[in-house]
Amino acid sequence: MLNEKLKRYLELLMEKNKVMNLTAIREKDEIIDKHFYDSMLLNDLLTKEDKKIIDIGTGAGFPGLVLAILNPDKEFLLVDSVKKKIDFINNVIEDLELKNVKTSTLRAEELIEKNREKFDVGLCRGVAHLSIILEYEVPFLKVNGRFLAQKQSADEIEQAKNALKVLKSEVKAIHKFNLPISKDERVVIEIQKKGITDKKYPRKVGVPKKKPL
Ligand SMILES: C[S@@+](CC[C@H](N)C(=O)[O-])C[C@H]1O[C@@H](n2cnc3c(N)ncnc32)[C@H](O)[C@@H]1O
Repeated sequence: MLNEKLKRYLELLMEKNKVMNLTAIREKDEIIDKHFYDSMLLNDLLTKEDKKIIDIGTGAGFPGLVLAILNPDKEFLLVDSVKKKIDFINNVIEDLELKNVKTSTLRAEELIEKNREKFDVGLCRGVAHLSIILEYEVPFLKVNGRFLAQKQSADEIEQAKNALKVLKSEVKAIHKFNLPISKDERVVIEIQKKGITDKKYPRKVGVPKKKPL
């Protein structure tokens, strides 16, 4: 079930999607299942101690904006290099009068400069292979902070072993879910940062994607 604020966000998303490609999914129940419920799966994995959360490549706000609406006591930074998407998110923030959300149009590799080791939790859905997004996310996390990576399966872990090692991080748990409507399988890979990240990561804009660790 969506609360009133989430329903309003859905309405604004469907309205904007008529004039701008925010999501390829157009049918209302499918948007609820694959965007809203999929984001809400993460809510049980957040703890009282998690105060600062970053979502890199948030697009139209998934999962970060959904979780920000559900957790007004936590601070969220929603990041996407496409300005039009962040403009939409800023409109939702204003419409819903959200006080706990900030946004940025910088790429993760640029934003890191003033935000190193500052966040308790990192989020990233649908952006790239695990080995790439680890390099985007881990430098932002405090030591012992967690990256909750949403994936369709845990298969990418094998190829991300070197990235995990270089970024001093470990897979702590693999959480399996089924979406409530479609029953599609989803996996959240819970990764914990174990030591301070070498300042050379993330590498310059575009390098993590071109040459994954
Ligand atoms: C396929 S969309 C996924 C959006 C959303 N997380 C979702 O699951 O619906 C990926 C987004 O990541 C953004 N992105 C990719 N690499 C990025 C980077 N290095 N820094 C910031 N944003 C990035 C893109 O602009 C794009 O909007």
